[in-house]
Amino acid sequence: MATVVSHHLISSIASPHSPSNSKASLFPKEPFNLPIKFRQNRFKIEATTASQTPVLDPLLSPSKTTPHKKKSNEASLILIRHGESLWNEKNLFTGCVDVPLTEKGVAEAIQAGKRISTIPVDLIFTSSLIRAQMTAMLAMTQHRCKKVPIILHDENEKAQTWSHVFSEETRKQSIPVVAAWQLNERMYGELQGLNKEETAERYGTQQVHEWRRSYHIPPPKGESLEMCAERAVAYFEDNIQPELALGNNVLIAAHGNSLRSIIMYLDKLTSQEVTSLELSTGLPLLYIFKDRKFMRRGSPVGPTEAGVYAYTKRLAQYRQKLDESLN
Ligand SMILES: O=C(O)[C@@H](CO)OP(=O)(O)O
Repeated sequence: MATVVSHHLISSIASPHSPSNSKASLFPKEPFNLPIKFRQNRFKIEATTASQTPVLDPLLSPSKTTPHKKKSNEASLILIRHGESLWNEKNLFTGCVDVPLTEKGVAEAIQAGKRISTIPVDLIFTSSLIRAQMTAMLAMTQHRCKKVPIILHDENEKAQTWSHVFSEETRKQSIPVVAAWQLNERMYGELQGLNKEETAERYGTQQVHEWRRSYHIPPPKGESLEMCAERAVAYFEDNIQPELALGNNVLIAAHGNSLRSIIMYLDKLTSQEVTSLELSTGLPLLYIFKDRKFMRRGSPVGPTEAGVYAYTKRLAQYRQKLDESLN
């Protein structure tokens, strides 16, 4: 019988522990030392949006990217649902409405950051919504690596050019943050902005539960979890998993339902099992990606927790390096 994963289970597992060539020179060089796959993806985006002629940015050319060799056969993946938002507080369906964090949400994000402060992060993915971005940024203020998370702006050529970083040293002290709409919360359709309790009174608890937690049933004019998974999991497979395969440690700050769909994929949950998966705001969850498999490691309790570092030698070594850098 398959395991039913709920937030409680997760917690209990966790708690013990070219443009044309003439334009090419205007084009920014990579703002960071991005991992190969991501560079290639950016290259693809540039090639199709700016012009039909490929951009041959020297830093993106194959000869520059291929020498990147695999750093490790394992990588950490941290998932964080954003902290409490102003509409979580008011118990309103939020979906794709772009609402910021409450004060409590800010505190939750900082607390999440403390819990992951000695787990390596090389690359951050967030949704395009402010609550997820705030969460990632606030969490990273607590990280002992002290690197600066910087949002990459790929939306147009000017945005890339104007956000270029000119110091190699500064780049090394930065962590690229990729904001992707595909990681956004499921679109809640005509429920967005409605009170959850009042909606249950009006349409019945069972109906509202199905809209909220079933896999196949969409809320009126909104996305079902299945529809949300189609874009979120596809994005994960195409853009995030290849980074993990290269040994890059990734943090994803996203949403209750976009993360439920990703967890469903990582933990191979059935459409029935995912109905009982609940994620708390500001809860970090750690996975280790090794030998092309995801191993759930629960939620790191804090930087002083011994257990989490026992999961892998690599995590223990990373923490030791941080400790040594303090001495
Ligand atoms: O309102 C929303 O966007 C989501 C997350 O807060 O609600 P639910 O709890 O139904 O997944």
